[in-house]
Amino acid sequence: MTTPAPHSAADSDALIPVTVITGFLGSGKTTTLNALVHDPAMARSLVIINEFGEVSLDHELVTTSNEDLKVEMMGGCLCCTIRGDLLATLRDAPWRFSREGRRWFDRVVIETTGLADPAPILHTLMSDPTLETLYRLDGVIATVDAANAMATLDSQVEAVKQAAVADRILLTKTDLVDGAARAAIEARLHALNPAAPILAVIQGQVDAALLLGGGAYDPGARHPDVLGWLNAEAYEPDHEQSHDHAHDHDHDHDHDHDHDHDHDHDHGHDVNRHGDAIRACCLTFDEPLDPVAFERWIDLLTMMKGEDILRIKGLLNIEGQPTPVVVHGVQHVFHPPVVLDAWPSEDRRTRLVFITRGLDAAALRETFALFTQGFAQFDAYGLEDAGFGADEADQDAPGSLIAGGSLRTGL
Ligand SMILES: Nc1nc2c(ncn2[C@@H]2O[C@H](COP(=O)(O)OP(=O)(O)OP(=O)(O)O)[C@@H](O)[C@H]2O)c(=O)[nH]1
Repeated sequence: MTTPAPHSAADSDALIPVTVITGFLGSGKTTTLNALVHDPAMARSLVIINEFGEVSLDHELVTTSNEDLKVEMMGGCLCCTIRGDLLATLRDAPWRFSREGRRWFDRVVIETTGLADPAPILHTLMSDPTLETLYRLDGVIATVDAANAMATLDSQVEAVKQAAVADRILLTKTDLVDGAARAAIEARLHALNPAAPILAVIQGQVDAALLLGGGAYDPGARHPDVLGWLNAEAYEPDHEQSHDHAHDHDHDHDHDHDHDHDHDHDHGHDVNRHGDAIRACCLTFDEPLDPVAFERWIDLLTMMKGEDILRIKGLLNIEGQPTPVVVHGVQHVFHPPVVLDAWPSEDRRTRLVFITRGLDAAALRETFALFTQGFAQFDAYGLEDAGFGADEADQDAPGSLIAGGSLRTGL
């Protein structure tokens, strides 16, 4: 496994941003996309629409100002059967959609099918060596139907994942619900994904500027808002670091499928532990991290629990490195780490946001402690003890050490 040096901010300047629009069946993706593509900010967008079935309709409904910049991908779902087609389409696009050496598009927007699991799609975008040199993930937008979301989130794990990994959530059809219903769904979505702003949208009407450039950290941006991207404050504090925290958020309060519950956070309700088994937490570390220990930890974590790690975002303070390093991962795969020119604020702590299925902050921290205390202690027993049983190891994991980049090289 080669581990090229991390990207610098300048390297990423030329990469084409990719926005993924996901959302459950009928939640308003096509309606939103159709409105978005007429926004001048989207004028030079290549729009890729994925639909199930041989007869597709969505692409007929989306009319862009440049119909030559529309690709329909039918006959399967991007997250499974036609993932390879997406790869090929994206690899070829800069040449296929260009004339006399000039590319026609500056951005890609992908509308997934309603049943798509977004994680494998993000994984594809981030792990292919060719795509990595052409594109960067700009953000994930999830449409959530205000009228149906409670029932959908109860029964459809894909819908939960879509909302959990999103950088922006568009709450559609708010014209169909009253204030109380809207507040309840907003609370549930906030619990599932504390960092994502929730924007109410009726008939797809939303300012494209609110959706573009705000998701995955853009190292090429003139004023990269890394703190906004990480939004670490939106997560519950890391309990091991917060002994003075007034009340316990980490109790075993299982509210699976209980929608009558009160989302009042003052009642010890763990807003980041959701009945849908998706959890969000932010680990903070006061001391600089040993890059070798950190990398091995992440490597093992993603190998063994990659399927359960929907997203990781981090701003790292690495030993011997004067400025912070940004990391961004989906399942088994990490974007090459990016070294920033300066710390964005006085806060020099490492902050690592995890969105996982079933892993909590304590278990994550415990495994990290095993690495920092010395690898000799890290045996199968210790691993199991911390909630990472070897029997659950993902045999298909690529076994990469932060694929595409290493904290140990170049830092
Ligand atoms: N009342 C109301 N209806 C909406 C709104 N947004 C979308 N719709 C309607 O909801 C239905 C589904 O919208 P689509 O945009 O096709 O949803 P989709 O997510 O693309 O659906 P799939 O392609 O089946 O996954 C359509 O009839 C839309 O007109 C809204 O804000 N309010």
